[in-house]
Parts: sequence; structure tokens; C-alpha cells
Amino acid sequence: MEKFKAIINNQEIESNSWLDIMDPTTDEVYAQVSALSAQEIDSAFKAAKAAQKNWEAIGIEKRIEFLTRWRDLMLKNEEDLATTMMHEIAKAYKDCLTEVRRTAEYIDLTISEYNDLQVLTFDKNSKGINEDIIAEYKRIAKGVGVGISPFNYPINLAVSKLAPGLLTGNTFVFKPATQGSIVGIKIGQLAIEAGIPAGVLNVVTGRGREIGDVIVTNPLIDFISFTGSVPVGRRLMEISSSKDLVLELGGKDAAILLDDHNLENIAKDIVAGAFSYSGQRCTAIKRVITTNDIADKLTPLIKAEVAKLTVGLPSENPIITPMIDKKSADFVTDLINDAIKKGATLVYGGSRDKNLLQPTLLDNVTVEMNVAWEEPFGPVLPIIRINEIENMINIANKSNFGLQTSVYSKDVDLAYKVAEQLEVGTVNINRRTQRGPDVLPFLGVKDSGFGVQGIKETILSTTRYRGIIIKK
Ligand SMILES: NC(=O)C1=CN([C@@H]2O[C@H](COP(=O)(O)OP(=O)(O)OC[C@H]3O[C@@H](n4cnc5c(N)ncnc54)[C@H](OP(=O)(O)O)[C@@H]3O)[C@@H](O)[C@H]2O)C=CC1
Ligand SMILES: O=C(O)[C@H](O)COP(=O)(O)O
Repeated sequence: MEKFKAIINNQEIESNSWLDIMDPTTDEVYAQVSALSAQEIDSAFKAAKAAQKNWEAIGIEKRIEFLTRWRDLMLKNEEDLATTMMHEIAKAYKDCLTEVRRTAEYIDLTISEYNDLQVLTFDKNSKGINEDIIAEYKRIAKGVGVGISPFNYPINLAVSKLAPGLLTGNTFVFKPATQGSIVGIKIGQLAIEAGIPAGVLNVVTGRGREIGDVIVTNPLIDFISFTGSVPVGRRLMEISSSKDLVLELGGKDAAILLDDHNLENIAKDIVAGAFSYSGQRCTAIKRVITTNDIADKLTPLIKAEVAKLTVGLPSENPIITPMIDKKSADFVTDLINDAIKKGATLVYGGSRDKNLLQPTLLDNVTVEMNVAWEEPFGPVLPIIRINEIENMINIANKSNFGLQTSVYSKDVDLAYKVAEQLEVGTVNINRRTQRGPDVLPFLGVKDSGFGVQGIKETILSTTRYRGIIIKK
């Protein structure tokens, strides 16, 4: 059995305990990673703290060099990273490759965005200043960051926290999701190969429910960036030692159709939005809300698109692959069964082979059914028939989540008015819900998150102003 060791202070840790990493496709153990103790995790924070000032002091040009080398090594090793990811999280191989390349581009964009960040300066000629002073406000590192990433984008959602924070002079204790830990360790190894100094990027592994509290309560933490589920995000809010948090949590993104213009293309867009990576994306379309008349025309079109979805093993590059684990597959199955029991129409799918669920389309879903409200994080799409625009907005807003919504209409002014009433981070008019392009701010409100991610936003959230004012 291959074993992958956590990395602290650029050293592989000879831990006494090991954690199984499953292959969701075979449901068998694929490899093992270190299951760190509380003491080992504490040593990761001490290493990060000890390294931070020097890392900041080496200057931006040097840090750009290190990060560029890290990026180049990711691309050089893209096949290995993609293959590992495919085994750990059952994502289609070509999508794993795309994720590595998107991550390299993320680093490039981070570097160019940083260069555009201005130092704020003021003097006696500035509006509102009546003294003879020169004031300069520079953005400097906050210190030691914690990055905790979810399973579904193990490289991209890790590096999108780490790269901006490292570039700006912070050091990190990084905890990858258990399914995603091997990739997490591999990017840690590539950071060492890129020459990133000891203590700057520490990769700690172990089961979140066992080591999570130990990580987030460490007194050396200056800020935390977390992506994952609502319950874990809430716990962080309650117990973490730093209240400087960015939380990207779940979603229940709706696609609202206001009229029947262009339905064939919209059906394609909705299916791509709902089912890619088997719906295991926080931004997946997780409910369609439209009128009875439109649904009568739309449902068969969506059904035809769902029927075209390829289903199979990640190595074969289908859209639908096995879900991350049995517990998650059971949860989606329960949602489907609950809806059918309460009167929903099963339009397509509904069957399952171990962790592999057929893409499932449910029509006539009502607000009494759990699938109208819960985030499945799996391949099921409910259609909710609601007749007045005001009621559509109400149902959309009744969700505890507030990540994104799509509004489709030929009347962009009307769609814009609806968009202004939706309680979400971002509304997409005539396009599916999605995080990209990565230069855009990415945020959720209500239970979907706290703070903002994005290239510029993460540079800002991992830095603070340091003002120096000189009286002349
Ligand atoms: N808004 C967004 O940007 C995104 C949100 N998500 C959301 O994430 C969820 C799916 O991802 P999933 O990985 O299952 O989410 P989890 O919340 O289960 O896990 C996320 C991360 O938190 C760790 N963790 C678990 N328990 C604790 C704890 N008590 N303290 C600290 N860390 C802990 C996990 O480790 P371990 O794996 O070891 O348990 C993992 O690294 C969905 O709800 C989805 O919507 C996902 C992607 C993007
Ligand atoms: O983890 C997620 O689900 C992402 O943040 C969504 O990214 P995507 O819209 O690019 O898939």
C-alpha cells in the first residue's frame, strides 16, 4: 500500500497513524496518508510562524519566482496530479487535467493582479487633509494562514487560497480534504521542489472531524480560509481562535425562467450547470423554478439533454462518475425517494449501482419535499412549478443558502429587476451559475458564506494595510 506523508517544515512526517484514502470508483483503499497528532499539528503552526517574517522579507520579486516555479512544476506533473485526483475523487480524467491548468492560470492571474495593486498615498493636497503630512498605506501580510479545502476541487480550491496568500508574504498550515489529501501532499512536495523555504507551506493531513478543532483553535493563526459544508463552517465561526475568516460554503442555486424564449439552448445550459462532475459543485444548478406552461415545454427538453449525459468510470471521461462516497450517494437517493413518495414525477434516472447514480430529473417538486431545499451535491435536478414572478422570487429567497442564481429571459431589463431582488452573492442573467472567470469576486450570503474569494479579493483578504504617516 502506497503511503503519503504529511509535510511540516519541508520534512516528511514519520507519523504513527495512517488514514485510508478510498477510490470512490472501486470503493477500495487506494493509498494512505499520515493521520497527524495534535502535537504534530502544533509543530506545523510553529514552523509557519517561525518562517513568516523571513518569507515576507525576501520580497515580492523572489516570491514571484518561487510561485512561478511551483506553477511550472504543476504543469510539468499535470498527468500525475490528474491521475491521482481521478483516483481520489472520481472526477473525469480530462476534467482533472483542466483543473490543473486552471490552477496554473490562477497563479498567473494572481501575480499580475498583485502587480496592479496600488499603494495608497495622501499629502496636504489630498481632499480632506489639512496638515502638512505624507501618508502611505501599503498592503502587508497578515501572518500565518490556515487553508482548509473541500474534496471537489482538490488543487484549484487549495491553490486559490494558498497562492494569493503566499505571494503576499503569508505562511500556511494547509489541511486538504481527506479525499484529496494525496494531491494536497503532492502540491506540497512540488512547493519544496520549487525551492519554497521550510515552514512556508505545511500540509497537515488527518480526518477533519478528529483534527479540525485542534487546527482551528491554534493560537498562532492570523486568518482562516475555508471552503466546505455549512455545519463545519458554523463550527469554525464558533470556536476558531481567529475571527478573521473567509468561508465559502454550500449552495442551492436556482435557475429561474421568466419566459419560453430560446428554451432548447437554456435546457442545454441548465443540464451542463446541474450535472457536471455529477452535480458535486457548490455552484451547480440545484433547482429549476418556472411556470406551469414553461415547465410543460422545458421538461421534455431537459430530459432529452439528461438522456445524452455519459455515465461511467472517470478514466472514460464521462460527465457522470461515481459519487465521492456511499454516505453521499445514500443522501441523494433518500432525497429522490422522499420526493417520489410525496408525489414528484420521476422523469429520468433514479437508479444506482453502488456510488454511481444515474442523472435524475424530477418534475412537479413541491416545497414539502426535502429536495426543494437541501443541497444534494449529487446528480439530481428538481423542477418546481411556480406561477407568479413574485412567488418565484419568494421561493428562491426562502432557501437558507445564498450563493448564486440564474435568471433566463429575453427581457434583460425584467431579469435585471428580478436579479436585484434575489438574496444571493451573484446573479447570472442568461448564463448558468458558475464561479468563473476566476478574476470575478466569488461570494455567498446567508448560509453560503462569509467574506469574498477571487484573485484580487484573496490578495486583499490575506493582507492588511500598514499606514505610515510622516509629519513634515
Ligand atoms: N461555496 C463554495 O465555494 C464551495 C462549497 N462547497 C461545499 O462543501 C461541501 C462538500 O465538500 P466537503 O469536502 O464534503 O465538505 P466538508 O465540510 O465535509 O469538508 C471540507 C473540509 O473541512 C474539513 N473538515 C471536516 N470537519 C472539520 C472540522 N470539524 N474542522 C475543520 N475542518 C473540518 C474536511 O476534512 P475531511 O475531508 O478530513 O473531513 C475538508 O478538508 C458542500 O456542502 C459544498 O457545497 C464545496 C466547494 C465549493
Ligand atoms: O467548489 C465549487 O463547487 C466551485 O467553487 C465551483 O466552481 P465552478 O463553478 O468553476 O465549478
